[in-house]
Amino acid sequence: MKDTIFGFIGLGLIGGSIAKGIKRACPDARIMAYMRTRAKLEQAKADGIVDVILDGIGEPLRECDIIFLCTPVEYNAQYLTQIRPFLKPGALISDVGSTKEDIHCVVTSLGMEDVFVGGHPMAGSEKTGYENATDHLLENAYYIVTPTALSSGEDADRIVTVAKLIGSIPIVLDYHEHDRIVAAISHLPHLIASSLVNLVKDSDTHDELMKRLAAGGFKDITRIASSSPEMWEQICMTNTGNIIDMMESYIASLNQILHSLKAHQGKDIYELFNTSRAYRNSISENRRGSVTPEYAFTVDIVDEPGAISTLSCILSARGISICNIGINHNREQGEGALKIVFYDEASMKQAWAQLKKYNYELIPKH
Ligand SMILES: NC(=O)C1=CN([C@@H]2O[C@H](COP(=O)(O)OP(=O)(O)OC[C@H]3O[C@@H](n4cnc5c(N)ncnc54)[C@H](O)[C@@H]3O)[C@@H](O)[C@H]2O)C=CC1
Ligand SMILES: O=C(O)C(=O)Cc1ccc(O)cc1
Repeated sequence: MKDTIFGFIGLGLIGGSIAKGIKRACPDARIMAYMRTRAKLEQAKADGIVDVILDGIGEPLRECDIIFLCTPVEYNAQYLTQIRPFLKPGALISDVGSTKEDIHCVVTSLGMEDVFVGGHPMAGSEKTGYENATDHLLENAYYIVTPTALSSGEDADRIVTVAKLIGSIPIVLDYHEHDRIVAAISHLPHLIASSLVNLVKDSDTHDELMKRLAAGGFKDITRIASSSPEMWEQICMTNTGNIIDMMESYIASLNQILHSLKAHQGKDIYELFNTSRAYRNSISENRRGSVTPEYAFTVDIVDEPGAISTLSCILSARGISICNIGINHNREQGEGALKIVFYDEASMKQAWAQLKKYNYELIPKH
């Protein structure tokens, strides 16, 4: 990959993270990029991530071996026609869009099936923009690869190789299957989170007590309601059929719950929570994904000034880097619960051993 020239159309959260991941693993790789906000491209050049700033779709793209489309999904599909005249022989186009059937249909209708392999990194966040991109955002996350009917094995392997290079776990999937799956695990949850937030907004008291008192559970399941409206409109408009099917099943299950509540059927409600708890507990947290970062534990610290700095001194003195640290505001783990996230498993284990020596009470993350 060190001689590969990469092109990026869109260099936001995901494009920026892939570009940073490539540069981390392969500093000699050359990266060209275009996006709407010139200032951010200049920042990426100053960071040493982008080698060549593109002013638009044109001649310089002819140098690229792999071009990643990393804008909202409908724009990605629109870029295919514009890029086509500037593809050098052997060049490959990929994308990172959250829906795949739409872009695959456009690829087929343009006769570009031999130069396209789709992709979808299954991680990210509600944040947007190059400024939130990191070289490890997609580490340890599944990266779905969707070849076309005419993709060569070598071309699919090129995207698999990039996914591995940035630390992701590639999985090759049929694009129809991909869209059905993500409707259930990503698209419907985003719609539920946003509609729930709006329900609370519309039901709140005049002095916004609901907003003030909203605690851990509400915040946990609604973080993604802060996602980009532009991006999510396009996702929902390109996977409508699958989302409608899932939403209809979901409404039926809500109606079932409503019925149990009205009939005062405690046993049904118990079963609802019991079944969901067993399934949710069986979902591995050991991967970066949509829920929370992976290598973390909670420390029960005394709630007094200096407690956090003492703890971070202990870790930094051993050269252990902290990826993120924060007070657990939902207090589900008691007063002064401090969640610490590490970059890797080794750092987490080292930190655990170190803090145990100092008799801290540690709570593992399940
Ligand atoms: N946000 C997430 O967690 C994930 C997003 N995706 C997919 O990645 C793609 C990009 O999403 P993010 O990086 O999150 O969004 P973002 O908003 O952080 O970045 C989008 C980038 O595209 C550029 N852009 C937007 N419209 C453009 C246009 N018409 N022409 C040129 N550049 C344009 C923006 O300037 C920005 O650089 C989307 O297709 C999304 O479905 C995939 C996995 C996770
Ligand atoms: O923020 C989160 O938890 C996400 O769910 C991020 C995300 C958004 C879109 C995707 O296609 C994949 C992942």
